[in-house]
Amino acid sequence: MRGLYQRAIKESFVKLNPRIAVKNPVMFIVWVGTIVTFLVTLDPNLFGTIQLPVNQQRLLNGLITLILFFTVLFANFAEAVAEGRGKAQADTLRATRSDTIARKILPDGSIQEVNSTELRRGDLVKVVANDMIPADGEVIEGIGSVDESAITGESAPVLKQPGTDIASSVTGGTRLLSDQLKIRITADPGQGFIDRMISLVEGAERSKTPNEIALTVLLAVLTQVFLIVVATIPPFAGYIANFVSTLYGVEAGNSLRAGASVAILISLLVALIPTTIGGLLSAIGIAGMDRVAQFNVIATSGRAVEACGDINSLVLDKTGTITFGNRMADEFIPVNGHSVEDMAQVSLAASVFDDTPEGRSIVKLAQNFGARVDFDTSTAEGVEFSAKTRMSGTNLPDGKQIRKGAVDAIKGFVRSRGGNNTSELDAAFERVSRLGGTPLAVCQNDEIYGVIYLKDIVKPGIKERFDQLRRMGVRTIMLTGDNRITASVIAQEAGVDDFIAEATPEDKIEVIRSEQSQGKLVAMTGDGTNDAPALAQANVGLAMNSGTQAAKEAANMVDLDSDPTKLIDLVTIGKQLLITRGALTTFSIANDIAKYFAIIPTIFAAAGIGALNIMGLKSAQSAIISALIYNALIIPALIPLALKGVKFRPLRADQLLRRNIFIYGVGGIIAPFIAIKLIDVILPLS
Ligand SMILES: Nc1ncnc2c1ncn2[C@@H]1O[C@H](COP(=O)(O)OP(=O)(O)OP(=O)(O)O)[C@@H](O)[C@H]1O
Ligand SMILES: [K+]
Ligand SMILES: [Mg+2]
Repeated sequence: MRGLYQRAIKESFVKLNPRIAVKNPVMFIVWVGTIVTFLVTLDPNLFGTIQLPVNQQRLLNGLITLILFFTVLFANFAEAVAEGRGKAQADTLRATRSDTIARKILPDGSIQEVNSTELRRGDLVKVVANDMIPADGEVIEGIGSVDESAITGESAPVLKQPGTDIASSVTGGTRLLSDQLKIRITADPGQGFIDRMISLVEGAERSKTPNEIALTVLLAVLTQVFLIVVATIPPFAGYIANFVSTLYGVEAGNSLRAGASVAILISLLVALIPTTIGGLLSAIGIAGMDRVAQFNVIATSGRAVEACGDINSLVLDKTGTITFGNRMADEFIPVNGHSVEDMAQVSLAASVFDDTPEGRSIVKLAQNFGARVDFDTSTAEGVEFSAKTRMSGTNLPDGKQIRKGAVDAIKGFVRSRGGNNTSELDAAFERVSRLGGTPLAVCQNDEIYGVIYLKDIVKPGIKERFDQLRRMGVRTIMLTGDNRITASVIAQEAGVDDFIAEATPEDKIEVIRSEQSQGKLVAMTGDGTNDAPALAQANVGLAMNSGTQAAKEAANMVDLDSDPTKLIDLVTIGKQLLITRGALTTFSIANDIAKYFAIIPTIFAAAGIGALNIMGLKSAQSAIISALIYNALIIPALIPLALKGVKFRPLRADQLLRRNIFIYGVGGIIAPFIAIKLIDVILPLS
C-alpha cells in the first residue's frame, strides 16, 4: 500500500511533462497559469506597474504559484493512484508470462524444442505434465488437468479435452498438471490472453470513452468561456478605475487597477474553471475498470465498462445463469404401457455417448434401475446433442435409432417414422414443465418410451437482483431452448420481465437486434462458438473464460470465474461509474459560485466597493489564497470518493439525477462557502 502511494507521488511529477499534461485541457490551463504566476513572482512588474509594495506583491504571487502547482500535482496524483493498482496487477501477470521451452510438433511428427516466443498461430505443440502451456491454444488430442490459478486465482485444476467447446481452450502461462496434450496454437506471440490482460490493466489501451470525450470537450468549452470572461475584466476594471479616479482621486483608481493584477486574474480563472472534475475525471474511469477487474472480469476497454452503465436490456440464458444449470435426471415417467425398467434401458442406450451433465445423470439414474449396456459400443454410433436439433442419441449396430430430447423434437422424429403421439405423453410433458423442470422424451425408432424429468433450481436471490435491475430501468429477458411451459414457470419464479422459449442460437442474435432497433443497449453472456456473433452484436458481451476462443474474442468482457450472473454486477458497476462522474461534475461546477463570490469582490474591494464582500473575508489577499487552497485541497479530498464511487442506489436515471443534483449541487454550493470562510479565519494573513 505504501509502495503504491510512493509510486503515485513519483508519477505525479512525471505527469508534469507538458506532452502528458496537455491531454487534460482544464489542468493544463492551471499548469500554464502556474508558470505565469511564477514569472510575476520573479518580477512583479513584468506586466506593468503594481500598486502593492513589491515585497508584499511578490509574497502574494509566490503563494499563488505554490498553491497552483500543488493543484496540478494533486490532479496528477489522483490519476496515478487510480492507475497504481492496475500496474501492480500487471507486474504479477508479467511474472507468469516468462518464456518457456515448447515442444513443437513438426509436419513429419518429430518434436523440435523451440522458445515459446517462436510459436505462431496454427503450430502444433505437445505439452506434458508439469509443462507450462506455451501459448493460447485449442486441445486437439489427449486429456489432462490444468492449473489456471495464474489467471483465475482459482486453485482447483480444470479438465481439458478436445471436442467439447467449453473444455478445449487453454491459456498460455497456465500449467498442465497431469497427462499430456496436443495443442493447436491460436495466438501469435504477444497477442495472447495474458498479454492482452497486461496491456489492459496497465492502461496502455485505455483510450478515452465517448462519454469521457464529450465531457472533456464540455469542460474545455467551459474553461474557454471563463478565460474570455476573466480576460475582459482588466478593460472593464480599467474603465471603472477611471470613473473611480474622477470621484475619489487618482490613488483610489490605481488601487483598483492593482486589484486586477495578472496573478489575481489567473487565480480567479483557476478558481472558476472546473478543476475538481478535470482533476478527477480519468481517475473515476480507471477506478471503474479496476472495480471490474476486482470482480475477476477482464474488460477490453473502458468503453465496455461504461456501456454497462447505459444498458437497457439484459439477455440471459436460463440454464446455468438463472438456474443452477446442473440439470439432473430426477425421474423416469414411462408412457405407452412401458415399464420403468424398459424405459431406463432405452434412456441408458440413448445416453452412453452423451457427455453433457444431463446425459451423465441419465446414465446414473438408469443404472439405479438396473439398466446395463447390452450392445457393442464400438460399432454403435453416438449422435451428439446440438442446440439446433435439440436431440441426442445412439444408432445401434442392429439399425435401431434411439433418441432423447425436447419433447416436440422427439415427436417430430417419431412422426417422420410413422409413429404416434399420445395424450399420456402430453400429460407427462405438462407435469414436468409445470414444476419448472426440463422434460426429455425418449424414443426408439417410432416408439416413445416416456419422459425424463431433468430437475433444475432457480438460484436463490436472483429475483431480488432482477427487482433491483427493474428499479434501475433495466429489462431482463430470459432465453431458453426449453419449452414454453417450463420457460414461463421459471420466468415467473425468477421474476424476469420477458422470456423467449424454444430459442435457437440464431434467436439470440435476433432478440439483440430487435432490442437495439428500438434504440436500446443490450448486454448478454455466452460461452459457445455459436454465441460469438451475438456476443459481438451486443453492446456488452460477457464471455465465460471456460468458453471457446471464438466467444472470448467476440466479447468485450471475459469473466475469469465463468459466472454468467456477474453480468448483473457489471451493470451495477457501470451505473455507479456514470453516477460518480455526474455527481462530481455537478459538485465541481456548483463550487464555482462560492469561489466567484470570494474572489470577485477582492478585485473591486480596494476601490471601496466593500458591499460586494458578502463572505466577510479578512482581506483581498486572504480571500484569494483561501479560495485557491480550497480549490486545491478539494481534489485529494475527493480521491477516495472518485475511486470508490458514490453511494449507489438502484433508482431510475431521472430519480438519480434529481437526487444527485440535490445532494451534490446544493452541497457543492454550500460546502465551499463554509470551507473558504474557515480557511480565511485560520490563515495568518491580514
Ligand atoms: N444432452 C441432451 N440431450 C438431448 N436433449 C437435450 C440435451 N440437453 C438439452 N436437451 C434439450 O434441448 C433443449 C435445448 O437445449 P439448450 O441447451 O440449447 O437450451 P437450454 O439449456 O434448455 O436453455 P438455455 O438457453 O437456457 O441454456 C433443452 O431444453 C432440452 O429439451
Ligand atoms: K476550479
Ligand atoms: Mg444450455
